[in-house]
Amino acid sequence: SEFNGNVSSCSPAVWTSLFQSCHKEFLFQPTGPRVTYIPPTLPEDEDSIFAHYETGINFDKYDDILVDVSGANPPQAIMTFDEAGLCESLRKTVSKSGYVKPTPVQKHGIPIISAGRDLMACAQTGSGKTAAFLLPILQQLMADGVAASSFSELQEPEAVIVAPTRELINQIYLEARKFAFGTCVRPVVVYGGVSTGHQIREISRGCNVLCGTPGRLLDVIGRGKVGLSKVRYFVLDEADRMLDMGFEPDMRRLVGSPGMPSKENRQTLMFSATYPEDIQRMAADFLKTDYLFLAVGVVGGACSDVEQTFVQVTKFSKREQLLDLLKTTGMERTMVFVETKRQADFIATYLCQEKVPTTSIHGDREQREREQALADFRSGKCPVLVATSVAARGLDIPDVQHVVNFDLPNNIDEYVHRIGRTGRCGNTGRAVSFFDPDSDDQLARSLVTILSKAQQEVPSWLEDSAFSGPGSMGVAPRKTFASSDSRKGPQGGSVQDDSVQSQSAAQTAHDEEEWD
Ligand SMILES: Nc1ncnc2c1ncn2[C@@H]1O[C@H](COP(=O)(O)OP(=O)(O)OP(=O)(O)O)[C@@H](O)[C@H]1O
Repeated sequence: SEFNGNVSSCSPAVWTSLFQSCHKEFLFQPTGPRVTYIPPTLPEDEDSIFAHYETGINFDKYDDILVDVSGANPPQAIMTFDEAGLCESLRKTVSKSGYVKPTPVQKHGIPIISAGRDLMACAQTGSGKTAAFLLPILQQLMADGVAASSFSELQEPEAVIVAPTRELINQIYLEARKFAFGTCVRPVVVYGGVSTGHQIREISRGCNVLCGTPGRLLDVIGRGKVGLSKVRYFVLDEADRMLDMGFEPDMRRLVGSPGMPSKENRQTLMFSATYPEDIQRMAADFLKTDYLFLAVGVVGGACSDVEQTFVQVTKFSKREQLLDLLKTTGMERTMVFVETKRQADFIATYLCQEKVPTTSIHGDREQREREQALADFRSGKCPVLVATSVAARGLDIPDVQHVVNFDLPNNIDEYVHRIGRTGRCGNTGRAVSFFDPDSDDQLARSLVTILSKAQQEVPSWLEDSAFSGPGSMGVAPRKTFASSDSRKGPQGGSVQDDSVQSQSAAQTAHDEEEWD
């Protein structure tokens, strides 16, 4: 209404609104400086694409883990990849990836997904959940002969996969790209901190499997570059995180986006190592009523291949203790988790000054820096990575020997995910946690439970802190762990007690970390 027809004389505000009304896409630009970062081009050679680390000595022990599938008429588990009915190209890529035998979540998950069922699956960190959903999805898309077309202005993926952090979704994308290598199925990834124009160009070259963090996914959908009407698979990795108070609104927006098939007309698949019961109940909103619940081992349990130790500390002694620890462990690849972004910078600088080659990853670093930090850690150039919770979930980095909780997290699920960055795929690992009674007392009971369920020694001082401190009087005995499907009622055996579960959901939403 302020526009007088003379472009040269109008104010910047009027000019902006004029521009926006002419260029709809401008409306979806995030505020702040324009992001221009374009990640380095990915190597195309097979050696890089199929590079993998070896399974560890405990890989065969996965077979001893108890598995519980609840829900009506679950299909029979497979015992070998041969029984998975994979087409020739997938068989080849699975074999080139070094996979000989499926892990339990794959033995049960692959036939469930192939049978067209919705699934909520829980299995310990590092036990192959990614391939458990990627393989049956890619198999079906290949069997149906889908092929990416770069001629269409609007790309309509058959699968949408979401994960909470940029680095994790990129890793899932790389796994999808690896398994789909040499086929016509084209995965694409979108996440924050990278030039949107670049990602839209990638989408427009053809997109069957769209992997994304929620914010950027909603952005590209809002720009009209992606149509959802062909979506057959909707996957939530780290599903409990995707459905907690931080991300739930985005997930509801995503399933409510124009064209997205209703839950009856798509397959919804959820995977995590932790599943608070309140989140499970809410997750049912996204799933068909006859979904299957797959629990491999203790729901929310820590990986038993990680040796967990605790050191009682005071707030001001932590830095020296960390240095001592790193000096005794030498240059083993170590992830050090801290609570705040500022603390991450501070500790990384301190370690560098003490001649420990260290890098850091957190939400205030630019995406270019985050990716460089991860690359330097992966390559061993910087054997120590100081990280906030942004690196707690899902990251699969070879040879991480050691996780240090410099600051313990404020909920037990976060602890389980953090220590799961080591001890992956049958390999052993170690986690050392600094326990400051002044700030960590509220976690003591859950830690005792986690330790005993993973058959680990519980320090007597931790037990004392768990059962004699204020607030623990009159505590009910621990639940049993027979089952964990929330549909079975309150006797369900998640590893947490109710107080910790509700705290977990509420608290993650207030994380200091910025999510995508
Ligand atoms: N059947 C298999 N044989 C050999 N290696 C495997 C097999 N399945 C998965 N892997 C490898 O094991 C590692 C861990 O797998 P993945 O990252 O999928 O674990 P996850 O269960 O998703 O862990 P998290 O809970 O931490 O996200 C990866 O390097 C993956 O390639």
